Amino acid sequence: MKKYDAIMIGFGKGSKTLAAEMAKRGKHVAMIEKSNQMYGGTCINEGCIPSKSLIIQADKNGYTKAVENKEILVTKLRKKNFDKLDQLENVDVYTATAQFVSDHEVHIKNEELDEVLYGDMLFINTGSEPNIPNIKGIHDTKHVYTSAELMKLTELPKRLAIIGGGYIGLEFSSMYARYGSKVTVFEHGERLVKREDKDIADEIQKVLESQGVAFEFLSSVEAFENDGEQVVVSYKDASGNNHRLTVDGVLLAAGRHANTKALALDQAGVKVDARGNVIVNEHLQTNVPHIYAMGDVKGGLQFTYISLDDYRIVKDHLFGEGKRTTENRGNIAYSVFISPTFSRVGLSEQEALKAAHNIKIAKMPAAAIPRANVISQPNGLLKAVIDADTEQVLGCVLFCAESEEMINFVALAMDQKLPYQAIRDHIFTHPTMSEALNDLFSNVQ
Ligand SMILES: Cc1cc2nc3c(=O)[nH]c(=O)nc-3n(C[C@H](O)[C@H](O)[C@H](O)COP(=O)(O)OP(=O)(O)OC[C@H]3O[C@@H](n4cnc5c(N)ncnc54)[C@H](O)[C@@H]3O)c2cc1C
Ligand SMILES: NC(=O)c1ccc[n+]([C@@H]2O[C@H](COP(=O)([O-])OP(=O)(O)OC[C@H]3O[C@@H](n4cnc5c(N)ncnc54)[C@H](O)[C@@H]3O)[C@@H](O)[C@H]2O)c1
Repeated sequence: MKKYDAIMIGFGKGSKTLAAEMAKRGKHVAMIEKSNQMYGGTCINEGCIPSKSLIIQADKNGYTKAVENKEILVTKLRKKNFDKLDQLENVDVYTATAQFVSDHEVHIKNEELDEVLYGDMLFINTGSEPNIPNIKGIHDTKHVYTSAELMKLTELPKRLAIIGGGYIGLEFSSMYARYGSKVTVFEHGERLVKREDKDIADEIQKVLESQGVAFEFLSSVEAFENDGEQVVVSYKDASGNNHRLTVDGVLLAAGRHANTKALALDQAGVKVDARGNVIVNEHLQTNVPHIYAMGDVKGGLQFTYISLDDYRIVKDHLFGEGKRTTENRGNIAYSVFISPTFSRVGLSEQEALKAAHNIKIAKMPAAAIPRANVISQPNGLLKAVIDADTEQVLGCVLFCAESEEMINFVALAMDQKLPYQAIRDHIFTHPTMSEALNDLFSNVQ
């Protein structure tokens, strides 16, 4: 039996970074990835990179050309990810499905390979997979896609139904509408992005509707069936009335759950919670201390940069002082890449009030930003929540072009506990979107 210091299960962001780090420290590492189309994990192959490539091209290229360019990019990055680990003397990359045999042994299997590896330490980084809602006909209707499948289509679906108005639902509705699809989003909830304040959600809805996206809130999709190559979506609207909508494709965007199915975690004694997420402590150890879990598989926020930060936590636990934990990693910002981008960090107004903070609010329309007009992207709204007692920023929402860059500056200011005046008076370059933060934080009331 081959013995390793560390076995990584799943080629995700956390494990690939940790594998390189451990190899550098002289450890022998096995990286096990089940698919030769997934080196680098979901982000590179099916998530962030392909979706953002298509989103960025939506205002430049036709759909078929954009898909072609996206495939070229993804193929290049996949190979780069593979080579980066494969070339390391101390790392063996296995393309095989991994399954625990015991808390130190992993069975790896593919068409040619069938063996058991031993690891002193093991790291679960198998990511998440899409939820498949319980809708009649969902398994045997053609042209019903996950996000990964939809992005592989070379022809634009002229009419697209999207099930779920979360991250993927929003990004794909904005993107496909801009390529020319007629998009209808079906959402269980009563409005978009229920974690956000209503003024922000309304503004997002208004902008997406202006791009041609239609929404069915409080709707219930009941069945899919084919009519030739078309899909007929049967649903109840908010008032309980029955409707049928004919489309060319359906995107399932109803959330994602931990991918543990093939792992046989029970053979290693690793515990999962009621939702199937691997249970970890603040250092990312499972209940079996030499088995760790990183990224989506442990539940919580599903972002590539969380998986990367999980690597930092594990590295610090193994080789540092163990001070960095899931409890102290600071304010975590996020961006939803609709057009313009929606970005947020910290508390919303509603959350701050609920937590009994004494608050002040600052708001401004994106149209007031010189650069937003220069780049012809005047849509959107900016909002900040300030603690009236400490003058620190409690939260900030930037729904404007380039907010995916700006939000990181605000997150850093929050982590550093700067008073809002530090942002108000900071000298920004001109003409940039960031300089709008001077104006936003001058509007504190
Ligand atoms: C459409 C879409 C867009 C997204 N956009 C963004 C974005 O813009 N920004 C952002 O931060 N996040 C985004 N995300 C989320 C992000 O992709 C994930 O949070 C991130 O990739 C999770 O990484 P991970 O390290 O947990 O594992 P993953 O990258 O998911 O890697 C897990 C790997 O494990 C392999 N595997 C699974 N089971 C086994 C097994 N038994 N044996 C061997 N291998 C196995 C899988 O094949 C996979 O390659 C997006 C997700 C999607 C779907
Ligand atoms: N920009 C980014 O960082 C980015 C982009 C895309 C995806 N992601 C990650 O991928 C994950 C998955 O995204 P997602 O959009 O699938 O999940 P999500 O959890 O963000 O949203 C799912 C939505 O589907 C709705 N829903 C569930 N079942 C439904 C049904 N049967 N009918 C109608 N609506 C239904 C829910 O109410 C919810 O609004 C996210 O948690 C996110 O972390 C991140």
